[in-house]
Formats: sequence, C-alpha cells, structure tokens
Amino acid sequence: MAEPDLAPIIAAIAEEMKAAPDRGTVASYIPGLARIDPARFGIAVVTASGEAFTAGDAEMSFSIQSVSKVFALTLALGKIGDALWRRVGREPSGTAFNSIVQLEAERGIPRNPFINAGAIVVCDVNLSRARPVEAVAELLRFVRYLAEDETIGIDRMVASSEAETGFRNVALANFMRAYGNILHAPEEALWLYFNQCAIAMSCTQLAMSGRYLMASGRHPSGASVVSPGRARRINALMMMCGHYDASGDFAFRIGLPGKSGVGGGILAIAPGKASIAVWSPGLNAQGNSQLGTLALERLATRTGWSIFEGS
Ligand SMILES: NC(=O)CC[C@H](N)C(=O)O
Repeated sequence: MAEPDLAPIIAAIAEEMKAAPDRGTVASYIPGLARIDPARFGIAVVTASGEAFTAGDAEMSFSIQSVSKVFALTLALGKIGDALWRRVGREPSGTAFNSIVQLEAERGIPRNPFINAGAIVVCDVNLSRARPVEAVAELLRFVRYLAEDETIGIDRMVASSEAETGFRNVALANFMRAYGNILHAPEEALWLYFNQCAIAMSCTQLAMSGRYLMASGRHPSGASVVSPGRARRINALMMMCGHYDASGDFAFRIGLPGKSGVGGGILAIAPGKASIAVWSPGLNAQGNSQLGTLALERLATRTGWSIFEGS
C-alpha cells in the first residue's frame, strides 16, 4: 500500500472531531480530572521514518492515567522478565478496569497487567527494593528517555486527589496482599500507582514515547529498549486487554494495539508504521475516550493501517 498522505488526513479528523456531537463524559471520580474541558481534542502521529504530524490540541498536557501501565509493564519485564507471568495473567478480563470480581476465584492473580489490579502488582514489582519515590523517579526517567523530552512531569494535584479518593484501588491492593501477591506495604504500591497514573504528557510526547513499540523495541537512537519479541508481546497485550471490557470493540473498529486512560488519552501502535496518540477527555461507558476511539477508527480506515489490513 502507498504511503498515506498524513497531514490532510489528520487535519480533517481534527476538524471532524471539533463538530462531533457526542463527546462522552469527563471522568469525575478522580476530582483532579473533573475540571478538564470536554471540547479538547488532540492527535499526534510519529511515523517509522521519524516524521511527526499533529493537529488540534496536540501540545496540551493531560493526565495519561492508565496509558502509563504500558511503560510500567515494560520496566517490570526488564526487572524480572517472564517471572512476572506467575503473578499476573495475560488474558482479557471482560470486566471493568477497576473490577474486583475475578480476584477471589482466581486467588489474587489479576487477569492482565492493564486492569487496575494487574497494574498494582506491576507497581509492586517495580518497587523492587527501592523506596516509592525512587521507583516513580525511575519510571519518569524512562518515559523522558523514550520521548527524548526532559520536561515530562507528574501532576501532583491529580496524584493526591486520587490518593484521597481511590478506595477501590486500596481495596484491590489489600485483597491481593491477603493472597500474598503484593509483597510490599499496599500503601507503597498504591503511592507508586497513583503517581504513575498522574504523569502528564501531550499527544506529541506520548506518541514519541511509544516509538519503541512500532520499531521492534528500538529507540530512535538505535538502542534496544526491549527485544523485538518483547515488543511484539506488549503489543499483543495492548490489543487484547488495552481497553478493558471494550478491547474487543476496539480491535473490531480499529485493529491496532492500543492503551487507553481515563484522562482521555489513547496510545495506539501501527507496528512498523507509526506511533499514534489521541486525546479527548470525554469517555464512553467503558472509560475509554469517546472521540479518541472514533478518531483512531477514521485514521485506521483512511490509512489502511489496521494490522488486519483493509480500509
Ligand atoms: N482506566 C484508568 O485510566 C484508570 C486509572 C485510574 N488512576 C484508576 O485507578 O482508577
């Protein structure tokens, strides 16, 4: 297939999203997110050749929330490798991101690293023997390195507002602690989790951070972030589990590995072709960006980038 002409495609999608009538609902269960303007929409596409195309509010910073779970998983696999899969599964859950229902029958082993329970186990791994502040600093260094951007930081207001109200996550961490699948104090794993969710990035920064996943694990500097096999598997997990109980719908409509967050961001990967970030804060019923999903559907259709091919 010929190279798509990205600049007009992306500009048209941003224009269409401005006029979209159904923008979803901004997450309000985390007070720090409730104030975000639902009119926002941004998109950034970084291609394998290193060109970047942006439109809309692509430079505006937002809370990446659960998109951070991709970077945290990458770090955890670097620390303990496949031993991680003894503590976290790799099956889609078919349940909401913050669900506790499967954990009792499955003895404290979360279905996958992208639901909250799985991400909290990943945080427990990333604590290793470090203090939570050191572990969050390591993750921040990692995303800054991936994006080649030292300005990426954490929105402390979002982190502390979630720490004050994240009772379900507290319950998940304690429940898994009871099964011996959280090794540190639950408060420490949660502190890391709330801070990693509060990393703030723009679409451009997020698309830059995802480049290793489109490039068989390679950083643009030529360094290997992960092996090609590991990049392939992280992409597979994003495809199967990245949108919780809407992962099937996302695969059906878009056909790319993707990871969403309740801040309204989505990172999507077209392997070998592009790293894509979209952001629009209004969410659908499953907590994924309503317009972000629609924009990716149009992008996949107009570029033919779905891994299943076909427009
Ligand atoms: N889906 C999400 O982005 C959820 C992340 C959010 N910090 C939470 O734990 O509820």
